[in-house]
Amino acid sequence: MNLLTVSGLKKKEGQNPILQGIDFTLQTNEKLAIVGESGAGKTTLLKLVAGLSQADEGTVMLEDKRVRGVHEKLMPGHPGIAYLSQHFELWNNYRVEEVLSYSNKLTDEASEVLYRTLHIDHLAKRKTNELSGGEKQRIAMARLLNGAPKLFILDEPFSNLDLGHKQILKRVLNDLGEQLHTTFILTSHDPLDTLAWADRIIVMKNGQIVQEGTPEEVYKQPVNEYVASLFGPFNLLNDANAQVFAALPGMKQDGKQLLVRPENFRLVAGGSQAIKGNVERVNYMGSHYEIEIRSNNQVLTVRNVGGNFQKGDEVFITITPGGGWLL
Ligand SMILES: Nc1ncnc2c1ncn2[C@@H]1O[C@H](COP(=O)(O)OP(=O)(O)OP(=O)(O)O)[C@@H](O)[C@H]1O
Repeated sequence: MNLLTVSGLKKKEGQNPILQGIDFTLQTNEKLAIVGESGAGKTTLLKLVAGLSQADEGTVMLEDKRVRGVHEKLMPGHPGIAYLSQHFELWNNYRVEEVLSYSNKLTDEASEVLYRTLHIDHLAKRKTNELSGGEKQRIAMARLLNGAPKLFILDEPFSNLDLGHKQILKRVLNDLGEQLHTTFILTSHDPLDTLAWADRIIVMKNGQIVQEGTPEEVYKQPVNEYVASLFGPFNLLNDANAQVFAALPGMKQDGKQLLVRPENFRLVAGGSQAIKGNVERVNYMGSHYEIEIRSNNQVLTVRNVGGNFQKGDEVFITITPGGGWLL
C-alpha cells in the first residue's frame, strides 16, 4: 500500500489556478523532492498534503485514511504528518531540553539517536535564543520527529542556510533516511540541493507536474528547457552544430534539438565528429573552467579542468558517449 496517495488536487486563489490537478504517490521510506521555480505551487501543495489548507478538488490519503482539509476539523494538521515551514518558530527563551521534552513520544534511547543524528546532542542546556539559524532549524526538526510522524515534510529547508549549515543539513537528511527510515517530502527552488539526496524528484511549473523521475532522469533527460535549466547550464545546439554529431549512435535529430550539458563536451585535437570553434571567453569556476566557444553563429559552453586558452584560439569540441539528449 502507498504511504501517501495524492489524487486530482486542485486549488484556486480568486480566479487564479494555483494547483491544476496534482497526482502522485509516495512509498514508506521514500525521499521525494518537489522542485520548481518560485511561485510554481510547491508550498501550496505541501500545505494541502499536511492538512494545513483546503483543496477545491481532489484527495490526499495517508495509508487508507483521507487527510482532511483545514475547514473540515478544529485543529489544523494531521497527527501522522509533521510539517516544517520555511518560517518555523521556536519558543523563545526556553532551554533546548525543555522544548524537546514537550510531547516527546520516543523512548530515551530513540531520542538520543535522533539528537545525535541531527547534530544537536551538545545543545540540550542552551537557551533557544543562543542558537544559530541552522541549529534552531535542527531543534525544530527534532521537536517534530519526537512525535514519531509517518511522513516528514520540509518546505525549503536549505534556504537561508550558509554553506556550513547546508552541508550539515544534507548529511542529517541522509542519515535520518538511512538510520531512522524517515519518509520525506521536501521542496527546494534550488534543485541542485536535492539531486544527491532524493530517490525521486517531481518538477512543478504553474501548478502542474511537468516531470517526475529519478534524479538522473530529470538531470540527464529533461522533458523541456524549463526542467533542463532548473538543474544547471546546458547548450541547445543549432542545426549546423548538431549536424556534426548526427552520425553518432542515438544522435539523429528527427526534428528534435540536441541538448548537451557543459560537462558532456570535451575538447579534442580535431576529427570529423567534432565542432570547430574559437574561444571567446574563459570563466574560472573554482573546481573547473567554463570555456565559451563561438561556433556556427552560436556560443557553446564547455566545462574543462584546465583554462589555459586565449581569446581567439581555435579548438574542437566533441560529445562524451551518451552525453547528448534529444529534446
Ligand atoms: N493566499 C494566497 N492568495 C493569493 N495567491 C496566492 C496565495 N498563496 C499563494 N498564492 C500564489 O500561488 C502561487 C504559488 O505559490 P506557492 O507559495 O505555492 O509557490 P512556491 O512554488 O512554493 O514558491 P516559492 O519557491 O517562492 O516558495 C504563487 O503565484 C502565489 O503568488
